[in-house]
Amino acid sequence: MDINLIGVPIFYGADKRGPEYAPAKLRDKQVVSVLSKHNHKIYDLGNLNVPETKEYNKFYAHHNLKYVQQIVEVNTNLAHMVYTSLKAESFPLIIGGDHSVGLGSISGVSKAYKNFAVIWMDAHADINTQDTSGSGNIHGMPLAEAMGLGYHDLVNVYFEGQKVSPENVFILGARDLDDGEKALIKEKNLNVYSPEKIREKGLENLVNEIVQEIKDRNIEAVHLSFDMDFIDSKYVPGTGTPVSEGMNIEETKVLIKSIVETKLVKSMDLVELNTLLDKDDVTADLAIDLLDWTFKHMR
Ligand SMILES: NC(=[NH2+])NCCC[C@H](N)C(=O)O
Ligand SMILES: [Mn+2]
Repeated sequence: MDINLIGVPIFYGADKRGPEYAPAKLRDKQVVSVLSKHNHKIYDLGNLNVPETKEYNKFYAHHNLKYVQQIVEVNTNLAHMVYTSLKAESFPLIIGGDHSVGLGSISGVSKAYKNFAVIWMDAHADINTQDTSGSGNIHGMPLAEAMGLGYHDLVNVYFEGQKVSPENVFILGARDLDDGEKALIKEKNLNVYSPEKIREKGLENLVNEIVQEIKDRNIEAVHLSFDMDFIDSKYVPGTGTPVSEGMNIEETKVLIKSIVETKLVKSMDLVELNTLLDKDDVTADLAIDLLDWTFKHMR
């Protein structure tokens, strides 16, 4: 299959340096040839432009949304890259950057597909808004904005209004939720599966259950958004907000394999690799290994 590799070297959503170096790091580690092994044609489209700004300007537009203008600009361009890739039947593979890029990816997918689902693999739910976030970091918010909740400029990225309906969002691996997020999960009855719940159901079973729901709703495509912190913190030193009690690498691979084998995944993000925090490149190497695994099972 054709794959458009899109780097998004941004750290503004995390407000911590490091994720902006991930696209270059993964290219150094031969991501293109690794994916090519599996009979894919990789078009490396380079990195999106991330506008410079001074740190003292981070609250310029909103007192609890750091770098919101820059994040809106980058995500608008990303959305269009994703949309045009899908229209050309090339799989958009987005390499972050922090997880704020999830908003742009989903927005692009949303213009291409009327009826799609999002599988969000993450230690966090990333469904804060400017009113519930304790950090003001936009990487903790993209999924809320994609569901139409939060600050207008973010909600209306690329085109006006909601990008994905809450019932089509599946959050896997969540184990560090803020109070406002817990309230929203209840209110919208969101599909959230902690590692504990995933193990209890059985990994493949859980995916089958999700796939059944997706098929019942005639979903045409799945966007897979993978945050490195999905994996237990002991395996991923190179991520900005690590959380313990996560799934191990084998379990992660089982999940990814069964998700990908549905043939529904049409786009993917890999985010929150922080090269400055990494130890001996273990997290970067793991990111490569996971991409290798993912695209080996993608037909
Ligand atoms: N994509 C991420 N790593 N998100 C971490 C979010 C952490 C915290 N819930 C916050 O909103 O600030
Ligand atoms: Mn995340």
